[in-house]
Amino acid sequence: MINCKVNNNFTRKINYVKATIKDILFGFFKLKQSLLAVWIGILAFLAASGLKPNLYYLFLTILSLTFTVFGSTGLNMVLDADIDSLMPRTSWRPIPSGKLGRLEGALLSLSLLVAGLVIGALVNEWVFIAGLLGFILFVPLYTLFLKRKTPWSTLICGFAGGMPALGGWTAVTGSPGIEGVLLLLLAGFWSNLHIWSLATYYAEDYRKANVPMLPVVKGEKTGLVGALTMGVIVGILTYALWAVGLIGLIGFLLSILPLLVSLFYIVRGLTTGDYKTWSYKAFKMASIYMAVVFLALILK
Ligand code: HEM
Ligand SMILES: CC(C)=CCC/C(C)=C/CC/C(C)=C/COP(=O)(O)OP(=O)(O)O
Repeated sequence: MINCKVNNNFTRKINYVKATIKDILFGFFKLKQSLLAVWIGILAFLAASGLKPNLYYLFLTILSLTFTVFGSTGLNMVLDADIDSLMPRTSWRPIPSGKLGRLEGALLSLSLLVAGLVIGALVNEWVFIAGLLGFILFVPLYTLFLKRKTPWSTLICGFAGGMPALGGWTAVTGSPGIEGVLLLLLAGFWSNLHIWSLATYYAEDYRKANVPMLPVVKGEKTGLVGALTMGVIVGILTYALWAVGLIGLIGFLLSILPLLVSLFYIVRGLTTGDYKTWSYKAFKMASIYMAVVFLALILK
């Protein structure tokens, strides 16, 4: 009987620890978002090395990107806990739900960030600069300042999302060049297609938390028009990747397809007035585009 109780307590504790780790990975470090950011950095590295990577530097670059992105994301969570506690989409996250303290979260994230930047500097100065710029755009500029003030916050800070690509590329080449800049621009403009379609879907949430995202301040229709504009720019940049030879014809066709579908969904939203349904579909399709276009870099 006593044995049974001890076993039950043990199982309950193990399950609690498992759930907490899962919440920290998905809710504090935004695993899906962070892994996509690291993924595009890895693919940029592989493409720049012509698929003949120096494994030691690849390993260091992956560590640097992972730690820098996770550390910056964690600091964003620490600073945004008040906003997150007001939105149904985010109130379950570890800090608002009380599973992780702000101080613990801050110390863990800061350690990761510093480790990521130091490892980046071991690769070369550009990996360090890309990581540092990613952090500055994401945490002090976006999270602390612009996110609460202006609907245009994501226009500048979306470029944080391009920094892992720049880091991965320059880890091999030692300087950005036209290709590195194109990858940075692509991810930067894509971030706005991504967030303006998502924020149109979650407009009610953002309204509750008083976050001035574009669809909240200017209305859902403008949110989708903004996403459409960004999507067209992303299309032009995808063509530019093909024109400079970064991707081949097959890669161009494979990646332009999900982008066109995403834009079609946005147009459907605008013409039917059912912004919510179509903006979410557009958001999902835009994520597929992002994963595929970077895969296309190594498909040549
Ligand atoms: C201005 C920049 C960005 C903003 C404001 C933004 C915002 C968001 C938000 C609010 C979510 C929903 C999170 C949730 O599930 O609660 C999200 C999800 C996501 N983000 Fe971003 N993001 C940005 C840039 C990026 C970048 C640069 C990447 C990757 C390269 C990225 C990849 C993702 C992925 C993969 C998801 C999960 C999608 C899903 O659940 O299907 N985001 N983003
Ligand atoms: C090198 C480096 C540090 C790169 C960063 C790459 C990256 C993942 C950028 C995302 C930037 C961003 C503004 C996310 C949204 O936060 P949010 O607070 O609007 O999202 P939320 O509402 O879900 O909390």
